[in-house]
Amino acid sequence: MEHVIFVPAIYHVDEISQLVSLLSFIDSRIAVKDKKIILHLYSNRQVENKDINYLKTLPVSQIVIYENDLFSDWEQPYIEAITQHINTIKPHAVISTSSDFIKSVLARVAARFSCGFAVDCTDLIFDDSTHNYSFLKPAYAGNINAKISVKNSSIVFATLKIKNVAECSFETVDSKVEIVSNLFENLKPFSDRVKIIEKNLAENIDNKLESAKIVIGVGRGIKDKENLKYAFELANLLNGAVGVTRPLVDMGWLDKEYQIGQSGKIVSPQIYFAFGISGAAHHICGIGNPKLIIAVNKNKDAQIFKIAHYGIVADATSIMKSFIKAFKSRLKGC
Ligand SMILES: Cc1cc2nc3c(=O)[nH]c(=O)nc-3n(C[C@H](O)[C@H](O)[C@H](O)COP(=O)(O)OP(=O)(O)OC[C@H]3O[C@@H](n4cnc5c(N)ncnc54)[C@H](O)[C@@H]3O)c2cc1C
Repeated sequence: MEHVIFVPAIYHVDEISQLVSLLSFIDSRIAVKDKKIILHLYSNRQVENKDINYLKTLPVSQIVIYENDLFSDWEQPYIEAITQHINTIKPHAVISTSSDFIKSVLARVAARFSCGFAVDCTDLIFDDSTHNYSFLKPAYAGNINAKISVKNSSIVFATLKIKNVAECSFETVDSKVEIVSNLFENLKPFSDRVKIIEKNLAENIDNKLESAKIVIGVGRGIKDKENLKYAFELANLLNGAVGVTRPLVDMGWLDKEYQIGQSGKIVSPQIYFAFGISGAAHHICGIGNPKLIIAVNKNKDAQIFKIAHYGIVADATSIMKSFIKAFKSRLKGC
């Protein structure tokens, strides 16, 4: 009997490179002979050809792209579509990325099937003799890994928070991609229940934090929201991305999309700058395993210096400005 894993994804939420990492991770972890991985990508706009070509090479049995403007900024159409698709596909497991949006969709779908839901897991253990799933999830500031065993569930629902790996090792295939645009007649009634009166969209975030090779990490030590502009300038110069600690998100300085750590994103840069970051375990567990960590902190005893390769005891904002000046002159003409 085929073992079916259904991966629902949302085009405007999931970075394609993140999906590639997720799919190759699932492929490597679930080593059962008759495995079938089905990817459904839900999109409210036309999916770009370069993304389709990339997805085609993945080790999946089937890729279906649903392009429909019903897939907008609220969850219900996704809940209905994914529920329908689960009823048709009858998967053993439904696994997705750990974006906040898909978590809020899948939580409701899992409830409809009276199943539990393991979120933000960092590893998956599959028993190929019993076909039982277990997941690992960091707890107590990443000091322990809790093992979540799924028992007596008709479908396993989980989200994985894994590192975005630049190069995944999988055998490339030439999967067929089916694009469906008119299948949602029966979803239309759900769009009638909600009338969108006004849209206040958050600024379009084009930060590519998860795939950035250089991350400019910023913490409470930068003192003022105004100083964030230097982090963005530095990130721009180095073709990197900005990531922040949770207090900055809690203070409303930046959207949660920028948060790194246990309750934020997991990144995997080669170089990580830590400006005014104390080095709390909740944050550090999200920075991956960079080859180089450069930390700037006023306190010479700050925790961050224990893991930094280079440490500067100074004011974070002044050093950011100096770096900008230095990189500008070094990169001139490059
Ligand atoms: C369940 C749970 C989940 C959490 N999840 C996350 C998460 O996902 N991500 C996350 O980041 N945190 C998370 N936290 C919070 C985390 O524990 C820390 O409180 C947080 O990371 C600290 O952020 P910070 O380093 O910016 O601030 P602080 O701890 O306040 O550190 C500020 C640092 O700046 C230095 N400093 C001060 N002035 C200057 C200056 N002028 N120049 C240079 N340095 C200066 C200080 O010496 C200090 O080291 C979580 C906490 C809990 C309980």
